[in-house]
Amino acid sequence: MQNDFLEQTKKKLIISCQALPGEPLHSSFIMSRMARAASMAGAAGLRANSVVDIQAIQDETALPIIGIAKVDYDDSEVFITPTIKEMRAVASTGCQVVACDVTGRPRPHHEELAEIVKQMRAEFPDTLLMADTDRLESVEIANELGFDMIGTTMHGYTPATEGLNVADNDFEYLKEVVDLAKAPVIAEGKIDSPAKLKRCLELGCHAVVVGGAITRPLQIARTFIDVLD
Ligand SMILES: CC(=O)N[C@H](C=O)[C@@H](O)[C@H](O)[C@H](O)COP(=O)(O)O
Repeated sequence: MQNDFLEQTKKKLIISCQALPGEPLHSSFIMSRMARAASMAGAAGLRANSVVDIQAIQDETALPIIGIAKVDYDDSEVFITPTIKEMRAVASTGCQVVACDVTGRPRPHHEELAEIVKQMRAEFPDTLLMADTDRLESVEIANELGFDMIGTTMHGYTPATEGLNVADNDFEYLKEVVDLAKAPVIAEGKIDSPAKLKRCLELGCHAVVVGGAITRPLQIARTFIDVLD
């Protein structure tokens, strides 16, 4: 497999099409139609959760995909593609990129991230690996382990970064990530306007992932409802 994900997504928009159990649009069929809309609009890539959603989307569009599998385990707070089992399952779909949590927190069953990366490189040499990081220490881990792309996905979603938003102070944190990262940076998480997308690219990001602001109608509707008395 020739993997030209980075060429295809350079300075472009990647749209995340995700709906978890409990969300109103939780359905692989609906996610595939979201992906169709994203493709028609001109997105360069997609991000999707779970093997079934990825497969449904692959049937619908030819866009390259960042695949993840969100799974909760009792013995760990890590939930984005947390173990080698999910990493293998996602990569087996043939998606171009597999993303996983890189926050320095203990993984389920005491699995070590370094071992997971080593195993993935051996079994899926053509699959790119994206680090979903939360802070600069995590970016350093991603650098050391040789991830192919570094995302800001978990910034604001871990105890260490609670309450933070990647857009704070004109993307002050993102600028530091771009300086520190040894791999292309993907801005992801709460990028909720076209102006923010443009700013992230101006600041040196390789690409931007936008999710909820495009594909989560419940979240979008609430922004309208919230301004009412
Ligand atoms: C923290 C976490 O679980 N983030 C997830 C990662 O895949 C998704 O729920 C987000 O929708 C995605 O990162 C895109 O971000 P936003 O929807 O804010 O544009």
